[in-house]
Amino acid sequence: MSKVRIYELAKRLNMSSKEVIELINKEFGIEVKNHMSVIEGDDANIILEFVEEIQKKDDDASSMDNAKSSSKTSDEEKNKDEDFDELELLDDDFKRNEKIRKRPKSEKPKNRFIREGKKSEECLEEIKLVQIPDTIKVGDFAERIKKPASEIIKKLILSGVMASINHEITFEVAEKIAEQYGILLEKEEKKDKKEVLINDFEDKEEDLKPRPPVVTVMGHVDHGKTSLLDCIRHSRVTESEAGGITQHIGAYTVDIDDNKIVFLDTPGHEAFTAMRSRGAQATDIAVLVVAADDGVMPQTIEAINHAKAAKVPIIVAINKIDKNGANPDRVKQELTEYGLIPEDWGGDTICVPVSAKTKEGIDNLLEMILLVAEMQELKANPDRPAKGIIIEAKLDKGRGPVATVLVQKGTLHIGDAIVAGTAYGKVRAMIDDKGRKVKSASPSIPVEVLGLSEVPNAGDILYCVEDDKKARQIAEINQEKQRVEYFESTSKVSLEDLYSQIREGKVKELNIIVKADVQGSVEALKQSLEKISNEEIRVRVIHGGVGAITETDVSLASASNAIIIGFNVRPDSMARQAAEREKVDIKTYRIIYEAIDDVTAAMKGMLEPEYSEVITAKLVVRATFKVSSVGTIAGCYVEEGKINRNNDVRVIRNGIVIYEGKISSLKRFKDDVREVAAGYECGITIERFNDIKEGDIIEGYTMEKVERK
Ligand SMILES: Nc1nc2c(ncn2[C@@H]2O[C@H](COP(=O)(O)OP(=O)(O)OP(=O)(O)O)[C@@H](O)[C@H]2O)c(=O)[nH]1
Repeated sequence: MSKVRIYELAKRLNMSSKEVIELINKEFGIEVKNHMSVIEGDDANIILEFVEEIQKKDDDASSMDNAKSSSKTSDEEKNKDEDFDELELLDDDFKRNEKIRKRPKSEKPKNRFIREGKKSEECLEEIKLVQIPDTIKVGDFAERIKKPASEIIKKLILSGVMASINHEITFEVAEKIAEQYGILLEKEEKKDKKEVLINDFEDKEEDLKPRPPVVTVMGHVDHGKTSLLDCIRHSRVTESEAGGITQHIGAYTVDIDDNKIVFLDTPGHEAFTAMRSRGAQATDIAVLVVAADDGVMPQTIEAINHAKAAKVPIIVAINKIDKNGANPDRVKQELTEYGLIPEDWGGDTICVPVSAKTKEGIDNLLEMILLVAEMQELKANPDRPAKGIIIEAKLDKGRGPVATVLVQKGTLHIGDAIVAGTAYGKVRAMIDDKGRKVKSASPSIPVEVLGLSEVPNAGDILYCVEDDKKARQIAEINQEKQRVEYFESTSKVSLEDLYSQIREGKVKELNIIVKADVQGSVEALKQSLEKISNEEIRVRVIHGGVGAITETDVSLASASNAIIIGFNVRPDSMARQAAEREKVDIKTYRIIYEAIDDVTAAMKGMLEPEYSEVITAKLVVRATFKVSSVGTIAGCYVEEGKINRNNDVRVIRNGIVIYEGKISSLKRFKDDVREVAAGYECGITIERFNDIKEGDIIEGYTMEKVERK
């Protein structure tokens, strides 16, 4: 074991014992009594290494004395060997550093408080806590722990790390040095690299200025959305601009006296779902178009639920009031069933009777939009780097990637370095909704932007950053993130892992979309499901409707982190693909209480069924043949997958399941076959089922065991 006496050190350093005692107290925090005191173990090792380092430096400093010192060194070496024969000295720096590096953790020199045997409570008072990042420059580290950099460098050298003031050291290395000062280090919370590059700061209240409202028009098919938008657009465009109005950029601005309103021209639900699933919100106000002669219809309800889920105020435009059968009061009455109580009936929903045909009520509708906008106090800071949202984007043959951007904060200028998702570049040109080239775009103003490296996605956030290099770096980070998200499952809720998500505090509300074959079942499911809320989790049916599960249902589920429960209905292929892509959990049932039981069990982490259905094939019935001995044969075309003789099958008509059972025969021409792949025709008969019709869909499936999380 290493051992050294104070007077021996004094001799080597050519110092007095008193000076040595002071030095080792200051440098290493070791207190010794007098020149006869002995230092042992790791402490001795460290001090000897320190002494050697000082001697080496002294040697280097005086090149004149080189010859002399080398002869002296050999003499001293001899003396040293005699003086320190008990010490395990190593021959050269390399070996010494190796030894330090390899020293097991348990042997590391303890900090001075522990070494001196102070009680832990006393230590706590003296120990300082300093935060540093994963890696830090020596100079910055010295500054943070308020010690001279030269001292840190010396200590680093002693612990085998050759570093200058600008070298980066790891947290672990810094921790060892800090320990010697009785300082505890803590890792600084990591800031997302992207956040650092983007610098999306909160604006000060005094920098905010009013901005125009952004409106989305939604409603049931044929209720007049397009007519209403066209009517507003044409009636508000001046003659000089008339040539430009054919320009379609996905959004446009209308001027009302000194005010502007921006209308999004994308399909209403997309404006909500696609964008909201990316955490972005483009719309401030939803205008719900309801035809006065038709009333509230399934897509009207869907639109209400979308707007409600996005917490966007709704203005109802009761359209087609010029028509004979128009009955605005009936519309109002129906709206109350969905929580929209008209103002004139004591509620707070503004309802405006309009006609897109005669233009009656249009000015009133625009005024109401401005009124609601005013109440919302829509504001943004125009004097900061721009942040916007991609409304739509396409690849134009002549112009390359073209993106319609709705600026949300700041002002976008020609020449700005920008990034949106994985696309980046410089704003080469900007064109407004009237087809005019513009140099800048302020908050709420939609513009077409040219100059991006690729076509971004609708809903991607566009940031203006310092320079092209940063824009590219962020795009690369986004690309990596996209890749990781693709491979890792997202945190979307599913019945299977609901319990663990509740436990981890990730889910406080279970959002459900209910689709069923008849309205009665939708209501029954809705009520029963909402009743099973408990203290930990609230069950909320955010949308219910009749008919097959569609892609729109999946996008709403994805945007609202909901699961979809289908009762006697199935997802169509587009919905299934979307659900797979967006990782939305769809569960289908044929018995109501099974759905309730499953959700109840999932909430308690006791989900019973350990089998999950895997769809193997989708067949379309192209013709039917009645054969008295076997019943009805369905002549089918396999559209997707592969149908196997042993698969279970279900017959679907207009999105509704009408029968589930087994295949009794599967033939190609006259031969019995085991399976038929996509792209081929086949003949199928189903056990105990003859009511098959042309146009029906036959779905093949198997039940596979799933691992519970
Ligand atoms: N009489 C009358 N007809 C209208 C009015 N508004 C729209 N229509 C007619 O209703 C039909 C449907 O109008 P659209 O504007 O295409 O309806 P939409 O909601 O955009 O329909 P989709 O785009 O298919 O969802 C058209 O024939 C219009 O001419 C109105 O105020 N009065």
